[in-house]
Amino acid sequence: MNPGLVGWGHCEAEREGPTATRSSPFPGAESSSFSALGNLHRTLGRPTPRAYPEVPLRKPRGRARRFTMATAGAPRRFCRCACFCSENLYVARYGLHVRFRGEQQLRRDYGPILRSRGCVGPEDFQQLLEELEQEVERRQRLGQESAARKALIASSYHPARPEIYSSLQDVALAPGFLAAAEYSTVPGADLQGLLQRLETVSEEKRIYRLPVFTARFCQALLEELEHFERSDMPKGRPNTMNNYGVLLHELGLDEPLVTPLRERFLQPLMALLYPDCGGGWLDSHRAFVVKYAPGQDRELGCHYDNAELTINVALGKAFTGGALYFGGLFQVSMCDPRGSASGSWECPGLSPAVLQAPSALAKPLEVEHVVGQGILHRGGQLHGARPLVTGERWNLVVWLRASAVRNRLCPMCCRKPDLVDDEGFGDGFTREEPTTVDLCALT
Ligand SMILES: O=C(O)CCC(=O)C(=O)O
Ligand SMILES: [Fe+2]
Repeated sequence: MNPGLVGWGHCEAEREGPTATRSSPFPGAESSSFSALGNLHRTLGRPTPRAYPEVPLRKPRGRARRFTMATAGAPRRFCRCACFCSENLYVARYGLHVRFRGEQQLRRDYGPILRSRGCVGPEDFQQLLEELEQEVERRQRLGQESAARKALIASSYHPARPEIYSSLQDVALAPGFLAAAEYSTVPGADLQGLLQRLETVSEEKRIYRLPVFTARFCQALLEELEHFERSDMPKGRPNTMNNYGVLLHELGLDEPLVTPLRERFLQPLMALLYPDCGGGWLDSHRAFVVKYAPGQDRELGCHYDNAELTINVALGKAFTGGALYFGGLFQVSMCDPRGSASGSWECPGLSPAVLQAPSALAKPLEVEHVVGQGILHRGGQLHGARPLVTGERWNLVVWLRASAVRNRLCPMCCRKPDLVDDEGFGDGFTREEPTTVDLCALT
């Protein structure tokens, strides 16, 4: 099953950071309490009504760099789309992504293709039914299980690098990143000015690169992640194709690291780069580290992310291969009206017509990783990762979400989301009134 196409029923438990008073050895860093950020994303209470702008979405102006816009005020409740438990279920044996609503529907929609792939006898079909029912139950349990893991980690895990859990300090960030983010908050900042401060990887695809973390911070984060890997703590995996990564919210790294990164730095940048994709209205994220190593996961199939925007930062270690490749932009018109019956293709939402003429993937753009640097792209940009050749590759991936955009259309089922309350950031949907926005990827 493809990671980026499935609205995983992940969640994050509400909790105070276990490391609230840890002090930081990074020069200039202070020990800090989580209270300012850690309390902002509690899952209690009703959604905060928010006034959205008219078309097009624009970067909020005139704010100091440390603005916290979407998360200031009362906690908000986030949702996922119900499609997570019924769409894009991957049946590896038959190389098929299916929609599953029950036996009759399965026979009706997939009978012929299943038979052609070897699901012939009644016992084959029965086994498939049972597997699908189990997968649905697994997805339904994911939220609770993730919350339980997070709570256990918070109470019992002893970090190797506790400073990572202290509030993000500028000293962890590359000077070029600080400069680009700083520029983006200056009144009068514009796209042209920002483009002078980062690398345009592809103007047409709107893919950019910039340094994000210092080498020292990358190394500290890697050490911590490896320590966690070696620990006997329970581990939720980023998705069903990345079997060796780490979910940062389960580790307790959302509050001190990812949320400040999104709110203080990424949002101003994204607001200038992708105003039409909700870049100025990011209000949640899903952050994880993917790991590729010999004998473990080595590559990632083509997919689009369940996100409006994505940043992918190479953390190390030393490796060759593993380049990202980028095709065209996923469009709703590519969605398979039958609900993902798209064969062995790794992009389950795409219709067979697109698969046969995948101009979207003709001549993909190859992008090499540079440790410490991040690639910015639209979530809907089809992409994957080439096989690792040597070494180990760890990348931090943050799926950035804007509820103002996704509340209109779930990128996974290409329909108006059927909202289900979830924990933590859910899949970034909210029950707030939809607003009028220009959508870059989903119209
Ligand atoms: O392997 C990578 O760095 C890409 C990961 C990715 O695209 C994803 O997890 O959504
Ligand atoms: Fe991705």
